[in-house]
Amino acid sequence: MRGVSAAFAAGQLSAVIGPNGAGKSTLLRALLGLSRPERGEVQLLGRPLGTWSRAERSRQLAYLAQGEALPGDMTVRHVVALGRGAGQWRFGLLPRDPWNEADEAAVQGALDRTDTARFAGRRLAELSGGEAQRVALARALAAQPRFLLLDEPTNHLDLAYALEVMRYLRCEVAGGLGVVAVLHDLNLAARADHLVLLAGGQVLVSGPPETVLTPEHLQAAYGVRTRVVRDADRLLVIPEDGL
Ligand SMILES: Nc1ncnc2c1ncn2[C@@H]1O[C@H](COP(=O)(O)OP(=O)(O)OP(=O)(O)O)[C@@H](O)[C@H]1O
Repeated sequence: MRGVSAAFAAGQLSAVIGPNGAGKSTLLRALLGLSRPERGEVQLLGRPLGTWSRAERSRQLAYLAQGEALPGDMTVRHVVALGRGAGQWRFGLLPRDPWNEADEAAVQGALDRTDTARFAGRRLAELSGGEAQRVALARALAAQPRFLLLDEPTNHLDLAYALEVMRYLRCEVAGGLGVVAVLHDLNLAARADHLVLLAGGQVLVSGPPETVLTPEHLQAAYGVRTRVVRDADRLLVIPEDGL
């Protein structure tokens, strides 16, 4: 990636879009501090990311990776509770000890807001892909981060589940969370507040959907002719591919 400049605000739903290999996941990883840029700097709340301790950083930033494998033999409630342990579950550790009422409330809140409470006692392996994705979202929300970064959260989800995930994210954004989601579906991305269109490791354009989703920009990024139409209050991207 070269010369990338982008800003993401709390209380906003931002989407990073662009063709395969454009650098979307790389940007997300840099924002999370999982990879360090050779040049330039990532700042979190005006402070260089490198000056935040790991623990401080993980209280601010939660990450939902692409196709993350969650432990299938655990119950949904347990998996969500691990969200309070700042990622320790990866190493097979139990959630943070001592467990307190604030932890319990955060877990219950995340279960309720993702509509996963009703199967909280089931094992993850017994869920559909869409349900499991909602549990993954609940685990990230249980950490009560300021920003949630998601890599293709609607991948493999059917239309209803994809819209549902977007609806949950919308609710969290209304509550002040900053969401940065890598999305491939441009018609879902059209529902974001802010878009960053990457191509070839650079920001082609960023701004509100009306500014970014134009046939010219999409042709330049994807090499595909499109028609962009307004339907009620949202934009629709229609590929003009002759199929
Ligand atoms: N660890 C790495 N080392 C070297 N090159 C990498 C590494 N990870 C990714 N790349 C390369 O960087 C480019 C951007 O990859 P990235 O995964 O960020 O793209 P993306 O936009 O998320 O793509 P996709 O939509 O296919 O997931 C690609 O050309 C990829 O091959």
